[in-house]
Amino acid sequence: MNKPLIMIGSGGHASVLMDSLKLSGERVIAYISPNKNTRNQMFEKIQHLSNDEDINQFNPDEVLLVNGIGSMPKHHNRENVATFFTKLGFSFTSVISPLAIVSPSSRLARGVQVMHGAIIQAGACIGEGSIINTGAIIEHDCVVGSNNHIAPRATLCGGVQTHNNVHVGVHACVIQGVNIGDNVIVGAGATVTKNIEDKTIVYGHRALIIKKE
Ligand SMILES: CC(=O)SCCNC(=O)CCNC(=O)[C@H](O)C(C)(C)COP(=O)(O)OP(=O)(O)OC[C@H]1O[C@@H](n2cnc3c(N)ncnc32)[C@H](O)[C@@H]1OP(=O)(O)O
Repeated sequence: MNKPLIMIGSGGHASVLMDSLKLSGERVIAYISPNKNTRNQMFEKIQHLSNDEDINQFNPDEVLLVNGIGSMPKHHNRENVATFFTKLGFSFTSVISPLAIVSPSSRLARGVQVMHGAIIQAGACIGEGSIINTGAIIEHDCVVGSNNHIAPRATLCGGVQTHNNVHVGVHACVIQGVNIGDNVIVGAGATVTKNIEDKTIVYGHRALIIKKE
């Protein structure tokens, strides 16, 4: 039997993960969050712990954690949470929605989260702690680094490589073979056609008239 799970966080991202875990038949026994979640009934049925240190009442060998902190550009709470609990000896599990399509020849590292409707195609690799959010498409042979957030409906075409801590915004599109450096932010709706160097923010969507009959 799978180990019981403890959710870290209780906001929107945690709620979406709870839906996936329920569909997969996983057992969440507690959540850690400064505030009680009173909006989502799934949180009402499990133990609420207010402080991060409350995790110490559990044995790291007997439970797994779920990182329910969402990822937004320029914010590092999600990575900080992962570092804090990992230092205490706890491990984060992956959450793969049963409503996602994940190729058997893709490789997903520890702690990856794949939300409803996402598609990960053949030969793609997803790095530790990355989120492939609702309806995102990771085409064949992409290599996604660690702690990436590929936001809802974003598309990485075939063979795209992203390095670490990359945010690809909602509905952005990266054409095939492009290489995206560390700590890059691709804004919502952007179309990326060229490689992007580390620590760069890009956005904008250009469709030029090339020919007119
Ligand atoms: C489940 C979920 O909800 S997951 C959440 C998914 N959300 C996302 O992916 C959001 C991604 N974030 C963005 O696109 C943001 O706008 C960022 C990170 C690119 C903002 O970058 P910044 O450089 O800080 O831009 P800033 O907010 O200062 O805006 C500067 C200007 O650019 C415009 N701008 C910002 N983002 C974009 C964009 N994606 N496309 C076009 N224009 C934009 C702003 O409107 C503003 O215009 P103005 O000067 O005419 O007022």
